[in-house]
Amino acid sequence: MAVYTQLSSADLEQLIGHYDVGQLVSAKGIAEGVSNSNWLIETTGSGSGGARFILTMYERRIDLADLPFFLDLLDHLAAKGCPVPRTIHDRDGASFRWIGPKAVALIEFLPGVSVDLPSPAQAHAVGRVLAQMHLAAMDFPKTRANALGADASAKVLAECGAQKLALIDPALPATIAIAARIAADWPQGLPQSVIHSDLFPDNVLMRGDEVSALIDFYFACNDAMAYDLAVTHAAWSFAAGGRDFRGDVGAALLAGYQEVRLLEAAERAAMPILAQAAALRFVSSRAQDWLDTPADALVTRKDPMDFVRRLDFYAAQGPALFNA
Ligand SMILES: Nc1ncnc2c1ncn2[C@@H]1O[C@H](COP(=O)(O)OP(=O)(O)OP(=O)(O)O)[C@@H](O)[C@H]1O
Ligand SMILES: N[C@@H](CCO)C(=O)O
Repeated sequence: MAVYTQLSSADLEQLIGHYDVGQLVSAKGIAEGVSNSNWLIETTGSGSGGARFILTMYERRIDLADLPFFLDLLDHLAAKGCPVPRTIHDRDGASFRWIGPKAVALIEFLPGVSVDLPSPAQAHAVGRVLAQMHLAAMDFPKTRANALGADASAKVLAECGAQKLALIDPALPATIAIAARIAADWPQGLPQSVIHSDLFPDNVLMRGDEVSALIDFYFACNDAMAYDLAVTHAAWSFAAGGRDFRGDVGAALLAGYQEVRLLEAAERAAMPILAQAAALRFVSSRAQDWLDTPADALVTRKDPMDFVRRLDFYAAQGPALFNA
């Protein structure tokens, strides 16, 4: 389910007419994704090169005031050689347009598929590209605060409350105090850049062992680079709902990252707490979504317990886990 708004062929033809991409040939709704409506657009091609594009209509979650940050970031990173899709600008130079009250952007299509169970070689490649992205984003002029940092996770869990959390799983209420402690102990002064913040395997397109695209930058913000590495570690290094830690995948991710950007001593020392904070970020957003989404809704709810298991795993580890 990822086409929330129906667009007629006349709507689409009119929209595509504003871009230097040739004539509209076809538009197919894309099933993956839950936040936005996405279409694969084919055109006859022209000045902008390529004839396949992703059309995204921003439906919810995103504050539209942040769109220039997200879309300019793609252009900034692509210009520096990072594998991210460029934004196609219309003939007036705008990176997004409006169809009625909804904002839409036309984005370069990049080939590749997301992997379900990444291999160490694939995790290594993702680590390298993540570090490349952090370095390339350092001089990106726009800024955006992290709305889902450790403080926010603690607040969300506290607001859900022990009683409601226990309805999801009896182990969840304990995360309220853990999140508060981690927010209070948050390491200050770690080196920052723009971070992706949500680099799960479904947000990476791969061709074999090579990364062809990082996508879905709609949580990108300024924060500690090591925190982004911790998020990616939590997202990539586990199988079976967080039950199985895949040490070879985690180690390959850290090694790939550090081939491009070596972690500073303070970052390495902070990794255990950053990894717990990363796990809590997804415990809190998943718990909140779980409570807000009726059990019979069309959208499948993501289980917060997948990340409570990761949280417990990281809490039981010392810094040695992150010495790639
Ligand atoms: N630039 C691109 N090139 C090729 N395919 C893409 C591109 N951007 C998105 N896709 C495809 O569209 C699908 C949906 O995109 P995406 O994950 O960004 O959806 P979303 O609803 O915005 O995000 P989410 O559900 O993760 O919050 C992806 O799984 C991918 O298959
Ligand atoms: N990647 C997130 C969803 C977006 O925040 C999750 O798996 O919970």
